[in-house]
Amino acid sequence: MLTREVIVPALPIIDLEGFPLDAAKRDGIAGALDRAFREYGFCVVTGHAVPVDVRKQAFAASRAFHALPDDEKRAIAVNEFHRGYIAPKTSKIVTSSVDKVTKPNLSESFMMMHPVDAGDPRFGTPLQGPNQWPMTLQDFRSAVENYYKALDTAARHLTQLLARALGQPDDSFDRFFEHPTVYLRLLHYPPIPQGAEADLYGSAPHTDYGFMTLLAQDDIGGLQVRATESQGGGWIDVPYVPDSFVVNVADLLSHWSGGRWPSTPHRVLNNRSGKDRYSIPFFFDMSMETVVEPLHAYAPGVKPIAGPKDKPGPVCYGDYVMERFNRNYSYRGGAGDREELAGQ
Ligand SMILES: O=C(O)CCC(=O)C(=O)O
Ligand SMILES: [Fe+2]
Repeated sequence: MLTREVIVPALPIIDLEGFPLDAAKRDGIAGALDRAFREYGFCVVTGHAVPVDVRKQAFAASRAFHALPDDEKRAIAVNEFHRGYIAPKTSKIVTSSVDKVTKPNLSESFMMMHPVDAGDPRFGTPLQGPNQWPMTLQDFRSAVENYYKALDTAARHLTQLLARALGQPDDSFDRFFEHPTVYLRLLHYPPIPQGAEADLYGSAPHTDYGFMTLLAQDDIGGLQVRATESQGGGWIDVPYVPDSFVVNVADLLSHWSGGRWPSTPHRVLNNRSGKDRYSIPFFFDMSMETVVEPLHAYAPGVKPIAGPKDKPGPVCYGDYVMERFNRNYSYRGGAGDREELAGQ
């Protein structure tokens, strides 16, 4: 009998080895990241040095939060600084460069961001304000803050490897992350009902906006990454690898790389498990005033993801992200009476 071999592309799994200092080891890891990002814009990382307990406690905090009565969650509804509870049907990715999106995402989340004190000169400017915390949950805030700190450390180490992977000195991005814009989102996806329309997503196809995302997911599955034509098209399932993070390139890192690394569309479809899915993306973005100019020229035929009239050129992160938030989130009023959402 004739069998046809089908090669299913799979995301590379890269061991970060606890971020070694040795130059040859760093070159090896940076090379692996470069290959993965050129091919997929995504990879799975282990050896990131985030303690397993810190991660477990963050997932426990997320489950406890989402199990609260609705009115307790709504009491800390997302504020103008993008912090708090984002209820189901309040977000839809209308700015998606990927697909026509007609339905809100089937998800709810708690959003925490980088802390900004009242005495901080940035206080009150876009995205710079107080976090909101649920009143009744013991240990919730400490679990989330510990997770934030551990991920911030991992993200800074990883950023240095990314600079190296782009042929720059390890510390060349550091100055853009003195006051990073960070979104820590505790996401809950209820199962998509059997027989639901095909365009009802946990998270509709989208790209992330800023620099990079480190995502922890549970073992339910459902995250998919869009394959290129040369990979056979369609969607690649992201595997569940215990204690790993899924890392992806967002729009403005793609722009920084001159399109060498794509900002790859991805989506979440929780329609097979019949169970609730929990994930925690940590979006690690540059400070608001950062202006991103491609480090390398775009290759002929590669379309810039960002820039004036889609021409490669400088893009200010704060302008880029606020334009998207104002259009995607109904609480910001930008989308009229539609219920809106976004990727971060
Ligand atoms: O929950 C996931 O697995 C992915 C979430 C995501 O892509 C996002 O929030 O931008
Ligand atoms: Fe995303």
